[in-house]
Amino acid sequence: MFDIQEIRSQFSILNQQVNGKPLVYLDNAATSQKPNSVLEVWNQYYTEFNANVHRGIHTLSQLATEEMELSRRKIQKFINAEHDFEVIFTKGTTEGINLIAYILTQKLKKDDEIIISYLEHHSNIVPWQLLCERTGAKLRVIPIDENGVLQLDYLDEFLSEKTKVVSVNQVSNALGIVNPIEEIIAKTRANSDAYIVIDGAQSAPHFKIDVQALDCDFFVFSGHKMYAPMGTGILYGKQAVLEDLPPFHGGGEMIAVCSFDRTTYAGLPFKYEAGTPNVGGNIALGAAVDFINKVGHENIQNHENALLQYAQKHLLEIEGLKVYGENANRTGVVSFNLIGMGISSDVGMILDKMGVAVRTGHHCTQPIMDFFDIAGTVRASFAVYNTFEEIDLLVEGVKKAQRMLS
Ligand SMILES: Cc1ncc(COP(=O)(O)O)c(CNc2co[nH]c2=O)c1O
Repeated sequence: MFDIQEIRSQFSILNQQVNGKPLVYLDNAATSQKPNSVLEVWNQYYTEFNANVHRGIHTLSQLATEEMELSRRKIQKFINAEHDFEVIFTKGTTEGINLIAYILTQKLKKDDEIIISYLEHHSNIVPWQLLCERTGAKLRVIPIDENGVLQLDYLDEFLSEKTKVVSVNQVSNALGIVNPIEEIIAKTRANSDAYIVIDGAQSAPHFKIDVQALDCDFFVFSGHKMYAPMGTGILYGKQAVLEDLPPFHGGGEMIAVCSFDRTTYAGLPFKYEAGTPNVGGNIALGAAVDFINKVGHENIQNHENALLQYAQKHLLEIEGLKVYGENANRTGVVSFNLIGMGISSDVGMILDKMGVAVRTGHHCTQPIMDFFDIAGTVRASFAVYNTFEEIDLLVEGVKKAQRMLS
């Protein structure tokens, strides 16, 4: 049973007014709000068993270690990883992708190729550009069509023995487009020995993830977009792949034996978890997984897809409004502009005065904006706690913005 009011009651932050109006929070692709259960776990850690982990002999340290490793096992099951040690705690998707690009340096050489797509977030573009600078490898970009859909014929053309990395997102943060990653992975496996990286920042909050079924080498996502605190994220890596690659950061936790003559490294996951981790955040990420599992992926997807369809239907009734990727398979996001009426931030500021929080601008996807020859879009993005009444307020606000900007 999906009870939207019961769900909303778990998010105290939603019960406030902004500029004298009820808050309508529609910027979930940037970060989601956190349920009381997640905040309570966070608070409990810091008030009852705050301690550093893994090497302490005292009770609080052992309790903190047990709770963080329990969270790791919850996340293992959440993404259906074969082993909990394939789950690496990071501070988010950006760190995860940079970690992968860094540890692959020694695997690439001049004229090798890295394939990404036009739909990528800057966090899945720049780390690969830096890797190309370090190694002399070349970047190849899968283009999109006028509806924002990847043109996979180019992937067929690009794939070769030179292809060493294929890194794409499962869902575009700017447009909400769901990419056919199963097809991309199958083509890549059949035509290259490339490492396959999936950016799941915008899919993990919405979809059931199964990394074994996907057969990707890496899967990265951010906790703060799926009801967990800021500064949390996960990098999944296949055991055989991670054990073959060098560490990322050096320091405490990640060594087996350290001497001035030679240092050996800890096994997984600790080889990739140098330094003191975000213990409270990592434990709270496990509580966020519990929240998602309790609501249920099917309920989440059904509700968010209904919101998306409702929003698109009523936004498109506004004359002069364009939705980007209108006819594509999308989730969680509607990205639009009032054509010929100011810039996206003008609309965003008017909506804010009405209590409606959306994201405007390029969304760290400037290549997509360049493709559509626009500076940015107005992006409304949904979470499980949003309502149809909130969509009505969004549409009313866009109509008001249109009147004001005419
Ligand atoms: C697809 C995608 N990849 C990577 C990132 C980076 O994640 P981070 O390391 O947690 O910042 C984001 C963040 N996307 C957005 C952040 O703010 N608005 C957004 O659309 C994203 O949407």
